[in-house]
Amino acid sequence: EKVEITKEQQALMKIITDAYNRHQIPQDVAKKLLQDQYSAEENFLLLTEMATSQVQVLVEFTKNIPGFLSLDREDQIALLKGSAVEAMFLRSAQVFSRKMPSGHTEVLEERIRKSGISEEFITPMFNFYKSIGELHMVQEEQALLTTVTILTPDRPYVKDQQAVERLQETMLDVLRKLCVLQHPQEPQYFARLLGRLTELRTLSHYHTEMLVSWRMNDHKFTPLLCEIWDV
Ligand SMILES: CC(C)c1onc(-c2c(Cl)cccc2Cl)c1COc1ccc2c(ccn2Cc2cccc(C(=O)O)c2)c1
Repeated sequence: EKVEITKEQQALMKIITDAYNRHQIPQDVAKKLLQDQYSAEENFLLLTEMATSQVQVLVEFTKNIPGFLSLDREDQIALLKGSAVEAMFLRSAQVFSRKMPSGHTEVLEERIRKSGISEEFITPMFNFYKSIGELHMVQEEQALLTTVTILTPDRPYVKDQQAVERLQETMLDVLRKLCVLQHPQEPQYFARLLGRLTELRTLSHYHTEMLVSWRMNDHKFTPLLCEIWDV
């Protein structure tokens, strides 16, 4: 049957996409990528600064998701803590696949590869970046996919899962229609997008191990990262 995005869904998509595009890492942080040294120590510090800035960007973005601030306050925190790593993997994947000014991408890749992350995590991480790049998502799809990830009902400590599920379903419906309209030749495109969310969960488990090994090598994180990642 003919797929049609309603007026309300159009408005919802605009709010989320504008919020997604409005919040970016401050240029001075992104610019630092090109300066400074390349030691594992220096790379770790730079990436820590970027992760901290990215969490602040994420919190601001989340506040713009219609309905999010009406959720139980503790559930809002549980959703943010539970989705931060996945949202940041998505964001960094999207930055790798298009946004960065040329030259930044290689530098960023270099710094991630040389920041004390073991090879067993680097490989799946860059495979993920490649698989996201191959999807050629439009910005509305990127913003909605991040929103769907944040609104995952079964995160630890979420009390009112139904309320989160209702919000997520609203977003999934818009994303499904958008995929059909944006990729008419690829009826499976929406399913492929959701398959990436499963890959994100695996990366999130790897990330927990990355944090443990950084801790064991006495790497310090910022207070905000300690709070959101319980390290
Ligand atoms: C604490 C730190 C060492 C860390 O722990 N895990 C990860 C970590 C890693 Cl190593 C990979 C993926 C996710 C996380 Cl949390 C990181 C580094 O985190 C980031 C965070 C953001 C990243 C990157 C890489 C790119 N971006 C996004 C980006 C860069 C430049 C501009 C913009 C923008 O929005 O304008 C966004 C790394």
